[in-house]
Amino acid sequence: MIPALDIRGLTGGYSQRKPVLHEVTFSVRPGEMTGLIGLNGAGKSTTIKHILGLMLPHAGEVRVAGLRLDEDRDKYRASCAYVPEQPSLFPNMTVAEHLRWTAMAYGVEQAEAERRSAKLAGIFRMDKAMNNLPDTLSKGMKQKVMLMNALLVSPPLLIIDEPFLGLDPLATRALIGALEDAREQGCAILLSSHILPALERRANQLIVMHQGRLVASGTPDEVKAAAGGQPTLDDAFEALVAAAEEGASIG
Ligand SMILES: Nc1ncnc2c1ncn2[C@@H]1O[C@H](COP(=O)(O)OP(=O)(O)OP(=O)(O)O)[C@@H](O)[C@H]1O
Repeated sequence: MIPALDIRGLTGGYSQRKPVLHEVTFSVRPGEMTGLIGLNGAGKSTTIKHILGLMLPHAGEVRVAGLRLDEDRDKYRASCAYVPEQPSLFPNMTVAEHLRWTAMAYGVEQAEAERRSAKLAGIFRMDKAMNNLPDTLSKGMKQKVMLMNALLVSPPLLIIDEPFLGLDPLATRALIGALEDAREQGCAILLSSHILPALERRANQLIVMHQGRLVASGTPDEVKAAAGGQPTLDDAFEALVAAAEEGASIG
C-alpha cells in the first residue's frame, strides 16, 4: 500500500546554513491517524511546511500519495488539505460559498459537494450560519468552517494544526466523529497538537520531535514503553524530552 505521506531523511528549514530539521523519517498510511508532538520550536510547523511544499528539502524527500511535489505539482497539492491553527477565510465569501469554492478547487462534483456540505453543516451545528460572512462568526465558528472545508474534500492526506483548540465540547465531539469517518474512508490524518491525552486515546501512531529530530515514534503504547514504561503520554513525553536534552537514550 502506498503511504499517504512518506518522509525520508528530511533535512530542511529556513536557511541552508542552519537547518531546523535533521533527517526526519516517518510515514502515515491511509486510514491512519498520526499525532505530531514536540515542544514549542521542535519543528512541527516546519515539517508541515515541507509537506505542503511551501519549503523545499535541503536533503531527503517528501512524498504525498506516492508523489513528490516536483513530479506533479497539481496532483500533489490536490492530495492534501491543511487546516492551520489560525483560521484564514475570504472576507467577502459566505460559509456556503467557501465550501462551494473548495469543492470546485478540489474537483468534488457539485451534487456530491452539496450533500457533503449539508451533512457537515448539521454535524457542526452550522446550518443557520451558512449564509454568514466570516466577520459575523465567532472564533470557534471560523475554525469550524476551516475544518468543514477540509473534511468536504477528504483528500488522501489531511493535516490539522491544534484541531481541538477553540472548539466547544459538542464541536470537539463532532470533529472526532468526522475524523473517524474520514479515516474509515481511507483518509490519512496528521494532527499536530500539544493536547497529549487526546492523541493518546485516538492516534494510531505518534511522532515525537525535539530540536528538529525525531526522538520516538510508534503507537502510544510503544512510545510510553520507549520512554521507560511511563504510565501516560504526558509522562512519556517529559521523559523523552529530558533524555534528548541529556543526549541519552532510555527504555
Ligand atoms: N520564519 C522562520 N524563520 C526562521 N526560523 C524559523 C521561522 N519559523 C520558525 N523558525 C525556527 O524553526 C524552529 C522550529 O520552529 P517550528 O515553528 O517548526 O516549531 P513548532 O514545533 O511548530 O513549534 P510550536 O509548537 O511553537 O508551534 C524554531 O527554532 C524556530 O525558531
